[in-house]
Amino acid sequence: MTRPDRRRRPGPQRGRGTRARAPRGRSRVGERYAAEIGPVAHGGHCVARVAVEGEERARVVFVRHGIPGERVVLEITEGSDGDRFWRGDVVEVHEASPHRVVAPCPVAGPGLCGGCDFQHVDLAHQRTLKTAVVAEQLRRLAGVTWDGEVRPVAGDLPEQLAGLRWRTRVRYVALPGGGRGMRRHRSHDVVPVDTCLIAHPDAREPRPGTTTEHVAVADTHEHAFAVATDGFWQVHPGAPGALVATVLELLQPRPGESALDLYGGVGLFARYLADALGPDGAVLSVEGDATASAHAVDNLREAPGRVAAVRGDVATVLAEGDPSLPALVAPDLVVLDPPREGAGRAVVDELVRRAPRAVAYVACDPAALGRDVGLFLAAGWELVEVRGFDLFPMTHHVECVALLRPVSVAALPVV
Ligand SMILES: C[S@@+](CC[C@H](N)C(=O)[O-])C[C@H]1O[C@@H](n2cnc3c(N)ncnc32)[C@H](O)[C@@H]1O
Repeated sequence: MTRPDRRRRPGPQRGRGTRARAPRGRSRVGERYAAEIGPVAHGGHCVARVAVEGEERARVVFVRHGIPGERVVLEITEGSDGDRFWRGDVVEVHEASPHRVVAPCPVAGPGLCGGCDFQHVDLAHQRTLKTAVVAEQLRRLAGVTWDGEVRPVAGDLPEQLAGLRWRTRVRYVALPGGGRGMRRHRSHDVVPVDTCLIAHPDAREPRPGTTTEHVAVADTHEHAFAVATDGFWQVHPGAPGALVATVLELLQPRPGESALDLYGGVGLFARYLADALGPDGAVLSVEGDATASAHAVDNLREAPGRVAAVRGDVATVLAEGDPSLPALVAPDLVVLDPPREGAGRAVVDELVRRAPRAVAYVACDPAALGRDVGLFLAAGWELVEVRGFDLFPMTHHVECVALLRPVSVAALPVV
């Protein structure tokens, strides 16, 4: 991987936008502009620039339902004169991309269900777009060139080959007169949806704070994990197995080593690391959620070696550094699987100070990954590899696993 100059661009690349707010100046909502769709950006939209009467410079519009290279008419959905950028939807396609398809879902499209972003794009090209987003975030935020690609992940049903029926958990909104639906994009409004086409036929609706279910990881070991029905578990049926296999392949755990599983959930990675490190190994899972952490204790009970699960904020647990936990004080290996906001400086600093042999960073937000990779690189670490997985077809979401190593360690011969 190479590191060109860093540059910053304006825009909602973090994909955590707010809902519509009070306009600053004259509202442009509802205005229509002819435009060519520019590059894809993080968050399920592309960049377009439109000429606005009376303005010298073209306006940047983050536009949904288009594909780079298309000539379209877009309609502004959010934006006023004082805004840095506007948002819009493609409402007419004059020159279509060869990758445009008829959306399989009847409620996908401008003004309709906000659950999917790319139903109008063929699946292979969805992955091309996601690849571009990951590459852009790594370049912009970490200054590295990534030449990998986002790859499909096998599931458990043939429909998943078409990007459908993969979501094992789904949250519908009950409609006042009966029936159910999904939220419109960036809105509290609900669009009636009886059956979501990306939902697995056996998908469950999370019921807060109550029941435990048991989920198996479809790989050669077939461990089962207890998890709360409203707790975190990867939603694509192929995801846990693919991520565990990737993490183990990248970290190359050796018998007797120690490992930290940070943001460990119910102990998924810790369980397989324990198997790989064997009876002389040590694994510590750190998880903030009380229910998930209690499940991790149960799920790790049969694991070989010195295995423990603690509940706590990752940054705090690392800073306190309980000396009775060898995997916490001097880990050989680390799995870092934070929520969307990423790990952040305090956690990265603590890991840099410990200098483990390798860190596998599992990331559901490429922008947070890019920022945190930048922190590791600034501390003298090396980004060895990044792999991208299409665990969320039809949506803009993408999962990555990155391998990071301290350069001084990486430079030593492996014994
Ligand atoms: C992306 S999930 C990963 C879970 C697990 N590694 C897995 O694959 O099943 C992130 C987890 O981090 C936990 N979490 C979020 N913020 C945390 C924090 N500051 N400290 C500890 N855990 C946290 C969440 O409860 C969630 O279980």
